[in-house]
Amino acid sequence: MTYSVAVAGASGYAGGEILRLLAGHPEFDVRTVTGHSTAGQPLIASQPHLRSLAHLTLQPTTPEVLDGHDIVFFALPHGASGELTAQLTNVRLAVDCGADHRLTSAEDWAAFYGGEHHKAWTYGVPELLVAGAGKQRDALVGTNRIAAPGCNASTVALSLAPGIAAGVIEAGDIVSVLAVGPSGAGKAAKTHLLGAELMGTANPYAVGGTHRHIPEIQQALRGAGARAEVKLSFTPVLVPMSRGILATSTARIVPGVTAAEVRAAWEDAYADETFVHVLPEGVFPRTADTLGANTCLMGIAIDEAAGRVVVVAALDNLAKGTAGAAIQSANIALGLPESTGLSVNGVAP
Ligand SMILES: NC(=O)C1=CN([C@@H]2O[C@H](COP(=O)(O)OP(=O)(O)OC[C@H]3O[C@@H](n4cnc5c(N)ncnc54)[C@H](OP(=O)(O)O)[C@@H]3O)[C@@H](O)[C@H]2O)C=CC1
Ligand SMILES: CC(=O)N[C@@H](CCC(=O)OP(=O)(O)O)C(=O)O
Repeated sequence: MTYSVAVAGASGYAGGEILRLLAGHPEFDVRTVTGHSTAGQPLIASQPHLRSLAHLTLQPTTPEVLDGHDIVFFALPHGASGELTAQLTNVRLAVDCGADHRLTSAEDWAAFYGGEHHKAWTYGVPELLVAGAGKQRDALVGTNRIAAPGCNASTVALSLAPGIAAGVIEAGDIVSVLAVGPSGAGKAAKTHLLGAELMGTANPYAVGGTHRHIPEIQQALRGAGARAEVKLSFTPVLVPMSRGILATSTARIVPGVTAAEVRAAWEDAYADETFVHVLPEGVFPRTADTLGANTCLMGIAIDEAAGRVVVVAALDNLAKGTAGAAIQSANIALGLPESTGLSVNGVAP
């Protein structure tokens, strides 16, 4: 069966990556693309790398344009999709790459985003462990509304869920520091992201517990079975690479748990996964190895002296971090093979 697809926000980075991946998807046929300030222009003016879609023109992002497609992917700024998706009456599957439908807590939404809180949709991280319910992919089967994850949030949640679920690390003392590429901030780049200020330097931002992905990670780790309040110190650092996230997360190991038990928690959690891999002992990932791929690579070390596990995870924020997660989750929702249209291979060098 072929599904008709619309991509809203197709002129942006996330929308462009959805389109790039969908070009290799045999069951999803992109019929409509929309923009905001670029509506009326050829898609290729915004996405010159997408030559196979040169025939498409950006339509305005309205319910009338989007309704009636089997699947709509939303890649709009926060706050734009909540209202719009509520007006759709005839869309079998909506996948939101923005944050509008990620958080179950209205208090968290008010504290970190503000504006109207919308109902949470099924979270689009299939490999995430869920206490008493296997993995998040089980919840995705048959759903018609998917909230794709924040890219930093899914990297950190995938990094820590195995230890939380197995009860081998403490939820109350987690520290995550991330090197992130500026494409995560979108095409509407802020002045501090411009080349002259980004090249040759590392820029910390949202320091001190203010980043919007903190409640999303806490929600995911509670779902994985955290036995205590999830306390997370989270610090992202912009570095001069266009794509990629390298997240280093550490957590205190529960007293009495052995190094072998800690490592086994991660290896068992992801042993059967196609897109999340635990690397051999002593090997740690590089962002470069995940570029363009729907792959999250993870290296685990036990810091015996500090009594902590160290998890280093890499993924491409636009691929596995957003567009790949959205498509993988859509495949599951529709009963297609999970990896349809997605590759584990990156682009190198
Ligand atoms: N970049 C990333 O790595 C990730 C992004 N996301 C999320 O995906 C969404 C899109 O992000 P990204 O692609 O990076 O952002 P971009 O700034 O690159 O693209 C934004 C898109 O939304 C359109 N747009 C802008 N304002 C409005 C509006 N008021 N109403 C409707 N459409 C509008 C833009 O259209 P036009 O260009 O025509 O003005 C453009 O198509 C965001 O919610 C983001 O948080 C999630 C995970 C990772
Ligand atoms: C470099 C940069 O700014 N990155 C973004 C990642 C955004 C993302 O993952 O998406 P959502 O905004 O949809 O949550 C950030 O840290 O907020």
